[in-house]
Amino acid sequence: MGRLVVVSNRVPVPDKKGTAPAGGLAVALQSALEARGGLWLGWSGQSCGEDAIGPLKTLKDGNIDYALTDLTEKDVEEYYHGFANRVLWPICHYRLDLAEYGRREMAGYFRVNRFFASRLLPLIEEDDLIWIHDYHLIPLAAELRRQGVKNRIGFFLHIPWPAPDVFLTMPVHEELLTSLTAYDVIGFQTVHDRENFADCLARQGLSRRLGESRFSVGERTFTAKPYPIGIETEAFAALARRAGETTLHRRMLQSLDGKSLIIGVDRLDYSKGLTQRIDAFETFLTRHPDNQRQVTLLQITPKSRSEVPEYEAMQRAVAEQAGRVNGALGTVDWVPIRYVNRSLRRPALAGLYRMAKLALVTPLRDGMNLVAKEYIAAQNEEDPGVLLLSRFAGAAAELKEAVLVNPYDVEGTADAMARSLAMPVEERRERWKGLMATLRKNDVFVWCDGFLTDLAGATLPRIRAAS
Ligand SMILES: O=P(O)(O)OC[C@H]1O[C@H](O[C@H]2O[C@H](CO)[C@@H](O)[C@H](O)[C@H]2O)[C@H](O)[C@@H](O)[C@@H]1O
Ligand SMILES: O=c1ccn([C@@H]2O[C@H](COP(=O)(O)OP(=O)(O)O)[C@@H](O)[C@H]2O)c(=O)[nH]1
Repeated sequence: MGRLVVVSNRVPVPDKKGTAPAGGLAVALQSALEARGGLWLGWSGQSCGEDAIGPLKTLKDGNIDYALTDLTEKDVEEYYHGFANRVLWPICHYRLDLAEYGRREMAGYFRVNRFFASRLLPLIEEDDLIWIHDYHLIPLAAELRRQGVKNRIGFFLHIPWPAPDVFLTMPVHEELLTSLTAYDVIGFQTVHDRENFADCLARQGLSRRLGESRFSVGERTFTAKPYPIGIETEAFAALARRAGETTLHRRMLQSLDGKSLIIGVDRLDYSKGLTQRIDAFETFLTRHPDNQRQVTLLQITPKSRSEVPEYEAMQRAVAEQAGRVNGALGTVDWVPIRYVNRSLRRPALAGLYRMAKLALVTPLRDGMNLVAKEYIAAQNEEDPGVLLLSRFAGAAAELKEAVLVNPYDVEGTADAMARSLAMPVEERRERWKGLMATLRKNDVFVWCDGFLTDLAGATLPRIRAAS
């Protein structure tokens, strides 16, 4: 196999090590790329004036060569905050009500994709396998093809692909669908996402389906297939086992003072169902009052995309809601919800997951949700906690032994919390064993190998991180 070239908007910039990664894409890709090695091109996270874009910043960290580009303030506004996060994100998460179409933002999105192509072009070598990630960069392969690139190019969508009636509301849907057919392999998180995509192609008469995963447009054929993303299961489990020795762990245990810990970890995003979750937690405490003063919900919620108005409004709404519940139900020596807006590093998270009797992963829609997988990997097999998981997270397609809930059903979710906390240890062990077997079978390396094998059109040597 030739060199692997990965392109994504978000890159965990190595000279900012020590800061927690900014979401699941960065976490998963870093694990996969560290093991295999390659070049990673993406946005530096910096913006500048129109004339100030300099050359790519290149740096090497372990096995990975990074090439980072700044974007102009206008680019960030139109492409990232605008079209990617105010059109594609809400549409793909079934929030038509939040989509804000604007021609300026759409033009900015296609312009920045052309710009990414121009930055990538001089770096491409003949045998490179090019792997492009996520909704920010859908038209990138079509741009590269226009400029003569013949390499194999793959695309992985980390977020859901919605049903045709939702996707086709987007003014540029035809252009986006057509540009996807320039890829050799298109990866989705679940079968459901792939089928929604296939239904969109069929509805528009854009391609012929040749088989379960094969499609053709004119002379070209491409693969569209589910590749559910995973975590570094064994490494994360080891991280959690070691966490018991840290000061944070001791301080946390002390502050719990015998109460059971319930945990939620989510970027502050409307797709994560935070307001419904807090409602459900309040309902749980009022419908099952014997749990009052016996449990504490630790909700870790780093701020995300704060420049986008819908996210800014949410920051206030969730903080007020948590404050209201604490005011209504808290006592002088018990705070029901500890609401934290800072981002924690993964060793700290691993320890908190292991301490928690229950994890609330209740998004209204989510591509996968790696937190659900990390929580399971972090458990003590003798006394594992329970994962309460939304049926609308991609992870629910794999994690069948979780307690599955409908996050829109506040009372149902509240009752599931009570059932989960009262679950006998035998049942918890049984469920955990099944979940952990899935995570071991389908870790991040299997995800990466599976996709790249299809992209290369040949079996690749299996890659594992050194343990
Ligand atoms: O880069 P940001 O705008 O700060 O957002 C963070 C990432 O959020 C999304 O993550 C998704 O990828 C995860 C891994 O596949 C998946 O588990 C999760 O369900 C998705 O929401 C987004 O797709 C990434 O591009 C962002 O970097
Ligand atoms: O304070 C935090 C919160 C989250 N994460 C990590 O961010 C990722 C979130 O990924 P997920 O797929 O759950 O959701 P996303 O944010 O990508 O939508 C997980 O690996 C978390 O461990 C982290 O490192 N620190």
